[in-house]
Amino acid sequence: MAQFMQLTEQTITFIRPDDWHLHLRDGEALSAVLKDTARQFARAIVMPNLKPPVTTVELAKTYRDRILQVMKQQNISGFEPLMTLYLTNNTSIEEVLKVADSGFVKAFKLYPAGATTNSDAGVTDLLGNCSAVLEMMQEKGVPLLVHGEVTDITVDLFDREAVFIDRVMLPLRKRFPTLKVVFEHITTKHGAQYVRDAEGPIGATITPQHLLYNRNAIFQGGIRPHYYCLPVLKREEHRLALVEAATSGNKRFFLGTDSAPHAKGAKEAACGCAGCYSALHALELYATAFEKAGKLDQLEGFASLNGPAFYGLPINKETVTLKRQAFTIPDELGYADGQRLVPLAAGESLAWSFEN
Ligand SMILES: NC(=O)N[C@@H](CC(=O)O)C(=O)O
Ligand SMILES: [Zn+2]
Ligand SMILES: [Zn+2]
Repeated sequence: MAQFMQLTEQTITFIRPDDWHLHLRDGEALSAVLKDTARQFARAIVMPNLKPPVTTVELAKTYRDRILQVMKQQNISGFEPLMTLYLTNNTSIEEVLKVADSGFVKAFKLYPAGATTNSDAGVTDLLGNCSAVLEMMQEKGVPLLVHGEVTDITVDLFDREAVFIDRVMLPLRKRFPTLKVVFEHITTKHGAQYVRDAEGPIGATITPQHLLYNRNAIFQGGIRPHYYCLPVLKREEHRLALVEAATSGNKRFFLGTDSAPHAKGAKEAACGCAGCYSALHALELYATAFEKAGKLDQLEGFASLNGPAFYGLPINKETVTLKRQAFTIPDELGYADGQRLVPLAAGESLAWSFEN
């Protein structure tokens, strides 16, 4: 499976990875976080849940230009943002054709209305409102990226992914069997099993927090908002199923950090925002999870090969190296408007350090 990977006691060298699920935000926040992702990853699928959301190729182009502008200002090179459009009840077939022609917009993102951060403009009834658009996406080979949780408030928060499979994923994929679908940030054994066993073109991203932690992490000695993201961390049996999936060598599973920065004050609040910031140390976190599972040899496939294969893109040419050297995660980082940003697992020490 590995194409290049070189593993020694002290180093891991492998093809430069890509992040297939990332929130870069905009404005000063974008300026604060972009360098972290660009340091480790060659490309990233940039999520469109800005305010207002990125719903057209034209808006994606101007957002991409702002990202490229920050790269220029900060002397960042060797990073390519891959854009996505936010699917709404009003997305037109023409927009799908524009995406297919654009070259730089790679997918549509489905946010069930109200499911997560900035998802108010999301879809209320996928097959009822978007069938013609989905038909054209299937025909043109444009992938649908899915935040897979139902928003029905009568469904327990911890069950919303499993229920989404039955209520949305199965009917969607039955109706559009050759539509490329990515089940984003899976968090349960149900999600992992579904993606492993389903027919047709499907993949899934897995975040570092869902590989490293179970839901106890949110309540360890008190409430810990920096471990709160959506879909929320689940029981240990689910974490184990995700580790098994990510390290199995199955090409359907690939790296997507879902790094989702929110200012410290917006997380440490009476109604705190969902999202973990992992762009700073994503590879160190993933290496820790893979090493704990005794599967470091599977890291390259998950991080660097399976995603490009799914998206039909070339694998990267350069390599990256992690060194066995303790890395203490900073307590805080700078963020927008003089605010602070608390990274995932702040203050903890990891065994691996990113080199270049
Ligand atoms: N994952 C999160 O908890 N938050 C993401 C949105 C998302 O990916 O659902 C965000 O944009 O903050
Ligand atoms: Zn999401
Ligand atoms: Zn996300």
